[in-house]
This record gives sequence, C-alpha cells and structure tokens, in this order.
Amino acid sequence: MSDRTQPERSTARPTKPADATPAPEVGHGEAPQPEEPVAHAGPVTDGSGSAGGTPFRAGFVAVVGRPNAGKSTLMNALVGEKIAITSSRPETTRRAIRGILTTASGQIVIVDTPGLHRPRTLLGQRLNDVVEAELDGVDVIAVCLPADEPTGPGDRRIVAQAFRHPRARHVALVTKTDRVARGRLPARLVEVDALADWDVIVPVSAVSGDQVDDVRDELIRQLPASPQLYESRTTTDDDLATRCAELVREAMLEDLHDELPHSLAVVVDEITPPEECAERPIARVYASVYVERDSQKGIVIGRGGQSLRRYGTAARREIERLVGGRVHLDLRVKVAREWQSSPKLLDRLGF
Ligand SMILES: Nc1nc2c(ncn2[C@@H]2O[C@H](COP(=O)(O)OP(=O)(O)OP(=O)(O)O)[C@@H](O)[C@H]2O)c(=O)[nH]1
Repeated sequence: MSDRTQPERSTARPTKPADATPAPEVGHGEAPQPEEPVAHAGPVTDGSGSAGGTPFRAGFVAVVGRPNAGKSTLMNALVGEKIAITSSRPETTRRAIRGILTTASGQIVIVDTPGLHRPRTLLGQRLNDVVEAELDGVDVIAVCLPADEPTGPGDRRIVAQAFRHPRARHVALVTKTDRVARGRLPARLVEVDALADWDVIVPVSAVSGDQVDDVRDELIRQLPASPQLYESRTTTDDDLATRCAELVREAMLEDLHDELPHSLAVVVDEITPPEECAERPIARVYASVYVERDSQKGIVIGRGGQSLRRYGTAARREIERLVGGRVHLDLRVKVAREWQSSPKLLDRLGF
C-alpha cells in the first residue's frame, strides 16, 4: 500500500456543506454509477484499467469507531456475507477481520477493527494496539459514527487518532440511519462534518441496506489505482477454524447475559473434514470455550448442560451454513483464570 500512488484528492468534495445549513449533500458528488459486486468473476486482473478508461482501484479500508457503532454489520453488508460476527453487546470484535469486496472497477479490502475505548484490561489495551497497527498501512480510514447518538468524547478521540494518519483518506460513515427520523439526519450530518476535514461523508443503514451501495462506490473512489490484491471470489482471508470459533462466540453472546460475555474466549482445536468420517459425511469441529472463573463455568454449561446445548445448537447451524454441509460440534468448557489480564494466556488464546 505504502508505495502505491494515491489518487488525486477530489476537488469536488461531495459532502462538504458550505455552511451549517442546508444540510450536506452526501455521497453523490461525482454521480457514481452503482454497480454490482462481481461474485466469482474470472482471474485476477492486471489492473491495467477497467471499463470506460477509469483505472481499476484496490486497497485497504480500516473501519473504526467506538464499540457498537455498527462496524461489523456494515462490513458484512458490503461484502454480502457474514464475515464478522455481530451482537448488541459492545466489544464483540476482538481481531482485525478482513472482508473483501470486488466489483468491475475496484476491490476493497475492508479491515473491521475492535471498537476503540479506554481499556480496562490488558485485552482491551491489546485490542486498541491492534487498531493502531492497522491504521498505519491502510489507504482509507472509515470512521463509523452512529446517526442516533450525539458525538461523544470517545468519538472525538477516535477521529483525532484517525487523522494522525495523514496519508490515508478519511471517510465518515454515519451509521444506523434507519434509527433516526429523516428530518433529524441533516443536523447529525452537519455535526459530523464539523468534527474533521473529511474527504467524504456517507450516511448508511447496514440493516435496511439504504446507501450501502453508495458507501461501496465512495470507498472505491478513494482507493489508489492498483491491480487486484485478492482473487475475485475471495471474501475473507480468515481461516475456517477462526470463523467457526467466532460463530460459537456469537451464539454464546446472544444467549448469555451480564458481564460474562467479556470473559469468554473460544478456540477451535481441530476440524475433521467430512471425508475423514467413516460412518457419515459430517465434519467434526472440536472447540474449547474459556471462561475466567470456576463460577462462570457453571453458568456457561447451565443446569444439566442445558445452556451449552442451546447455544451449541445455534452455533452448529451457523457453522453448517458456512461450510455448506452437516457438522458435529464438540464444545468443552475450560477455566483460564483471569485470562483478560494475563500476558501468557492472552498469547495462548491468540490475542
Ligand atoms: N437499526 C440498526 N442497527 C444496526 C445497524 N448496524 C448495526 N446495528 C446493530 O448495532 C449493534 C452493534 O453492531 P455491530 O456491527 O456488532 O457493531 P460494532 O461496531 O462492530 O461493535 P464492536 O464489535 O463492539 O466494536 C448490533 O445489535 C447491530 O444489529 C443499522 O444500520 N441499523
């Protein structure tokens, strides 16, 4: 990324309001031609150019924001596939997850990052470090700011952090627009505009799908001219074991309450492909669920193993959807004492 030439910054800055009123026109400045993502298209292009003489663009877009801002949901909507797990609980994302979207004119490698916040544990600190490391090399930093919440000190910190990387383009994505009445959106856009010198601001609802295509087109427009970085059919660089572990954690987040979710970590120890099963063509996934204390182990298992069965079934269904076949999911619950604050255990759990 760093050695590629950035496209010239657009002089027509589509989203800059001349003053506080009227509200900014967003995301339509250069008359984008919406286009369909190319699923399973042919071989990697040489990047020499796409239709109409416009160069093919490709690069990395880091999606940042505070916990629960809608980053992962938006990435999934852009890629059109569940790449990152999501939940109503803050701090669901714990790694930088790459989702890849390829169209006829560009390829976006979206890096979904953990929500940025003041860390309370060593895990929190490491997650913030992950985000900072990702920001260093990307072409575009997209800051998610929910439409239905006013700008807070956390948002200002994140925006300041994003602008400490001046080589990147800076895009504001005003998320969850379906949650505000249409009439209230302009004021929020003006508020976001006043926060920083954005290259573009795009309002979007990943849940209703409104303006997801505009986000895609704007992000591509911000990327440098470049050959494709991944094959067209690739939608993530995550491995199967990691994705399965995340689906187990997602099912648990949905099922379990209180502070417990923060104490959970899931590691897939082994996956046996269906062809290796003598009796039935069924993949076997062996996973360990780690909690921090003995008392949590009881909660996670539930009376007579009820809870384990409930979210285990939900997770298995999601894994079956992912692999496109039948799956046997074997979950073991283990205690890794205070792992969120232990450097050694964090290393072992992959943080
Ligand atoms: N109504 C509505 N809800 C949304 C939208 N986008 C996300 N959400 C909800 O907001 C919650 C958080 O979404 P995530 O995508 O997990 O948020 P995140 O920013 O990745 O969260 P962290 O992993 O905590 O950093 C979930 O309950 C989503 O369903 C949206 O466009 N509209």
